[in-house]
Parts: sequence; structure tokens; C-alpha cells
Amino acid sequence: MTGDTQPDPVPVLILLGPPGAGKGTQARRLHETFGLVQLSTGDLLRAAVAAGTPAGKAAQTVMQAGGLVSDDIVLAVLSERLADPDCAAGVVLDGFPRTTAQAQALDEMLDRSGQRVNAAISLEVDSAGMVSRVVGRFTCGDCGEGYHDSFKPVKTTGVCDSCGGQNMTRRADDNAATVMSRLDAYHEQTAPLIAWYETRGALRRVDAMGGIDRISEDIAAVVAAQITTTSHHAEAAL
Ligand SMILES: Nc1ncnc2c1ncn2[C@@H]1O[C@H](COP(=O)(O)OP(=O)(O)O)[C@@H](O)[C@H]1O
Repeated sequence: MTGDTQPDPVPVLILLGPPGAGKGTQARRLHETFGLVQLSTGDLLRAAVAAGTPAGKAAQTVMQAGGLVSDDIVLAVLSERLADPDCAAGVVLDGFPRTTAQAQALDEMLDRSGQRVNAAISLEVDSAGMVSRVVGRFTCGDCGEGYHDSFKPVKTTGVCDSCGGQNMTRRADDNAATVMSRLDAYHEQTAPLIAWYETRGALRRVDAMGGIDRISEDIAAVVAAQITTTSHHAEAAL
């Protein structure tokens, strides 16, 4: 420990990139490789919608239209989840921050517990190809494995190749019209965060157009360096 009140710093990683860039897939792999907790504000909001909470009811219409949910709602669901004990292992944020105001709020939130963003990893893709990547994708609701009608079909319709589950799910907002709006929201409100983190020396760029395994390796190299740095900081503070 670094003192009576300050816990050791834990890694805080951010995945940046448009819808379809592979943030969810790569965040899941970072969980498997490094034990980092995947915090997806999209998942947290979808859970709130499914549970019919006031936040979920307010978010639902905006999500169906492909716009951005208000910072107040997003910050509330995120900070509640961040307070869970498992997040002390380190987190990978997927889909957050999405605006400069959210990035500032995150810095303030982390600052209060002596933490900081270690790296914002930008998944660099050709945006023009993202609509076809997103429309047609589906996920195993049991193990989380991702598939696509054209690019990665299952061997047996309705059955997960990975775990054998028969619980395939498709997101309501993965239709062409909503994806176009989500891409517009990304370019207008989220893409400026790339320069924002670059200015702060935290940006790491990864080419995310190749095979999933190669991309995972490139991301893992960035994360491994950050985790080493974080533990050195903790040791130096002893
Ligand atoms: N940080 C956020 N700020 C505002 N809205 C968000 C945020 N994260 C998720 N959302 C809402 O949830 C939707 C789905 O987000 P997400 O699951 O991250 O998918 P994707 O990155 O593929 O668009 C977004 O279109 C938006 O309406």
C-alpha cells in the first residue's frame, strides 16, 4: 500500500474506436489475458434498459436512434459499477469516454482515488467498412463469443461454436440506419478524444483492420507495458 488512505494504482485502459472497430471483442480478450474488468457503458446501459430502471427508460429512445445518452446517466451507471470491488484488479473501458466532458469527468473521478488513465488505445480502422461489419453481427448470450452472418458464421444455425449454447442475441441498434447515426455521433463527438489523449501523452494507436489475433497481440503489448509501469509506480511509492 502507498499509505493509510491511498490504494495502489490499478491499470485503467481505454479502448477508442468507432462502432464495429472491435472494442468489445478486444476488451473481452484483455479480461482473459490480464484479468482486467471490462466496463462497457453500452452493456451497462442495455442492462438498465432491460431492467426498466429510470436511467434505462431515459436511455432507451436515444440508443434506438443511435445518439449519445446524456453524460449524467452514463456517469451514474459507470461510477456505480466502478465502485464494485472486482474493479480493483484494473479496468478496460469500452465505449467510455465518448465526449470530452466524459473524459474530464473520468479524470476527476480517478484523481479522487489517486488513479489516472494509463493508456487510451485507439483502434484504427477504415470507417467506411464499419456498417457492414456491424450489420449482421450477433453474440452468444452464454459465453459472449461474437459472430457475423457473412464474415464469421456459426457452423450450425443458432448454436455457438465455442460453448454449444443456443442463446444467440442481436442488438436492436445494429441496423443500417442506426449504425449510420452511431458513426456520425462517433465522428462528431468521440473522435476528438484521440487528439485529447495524444496531447496528454496517453494515446497508443493500433492498426485494427487485420486479423483478430494479430490485433490482440498488438494491444496486449501496449497493455503489458502499462501494467509493468503501474506496478513500478506502486513499488516506488512504498
Ligand atoms: N459513454 C457513452 N456516452 C453516451 N452514450 C453511450 C455511451 N456508451 C454507450 N452509449 C449508448 O449506447 C449505445 C451503444 O453503445 P456501445 O455498446 O458502446 O456500441 P458501439 O460502440 O458499437 O456503438 C450508443 O449508441 C449510445 O447510445
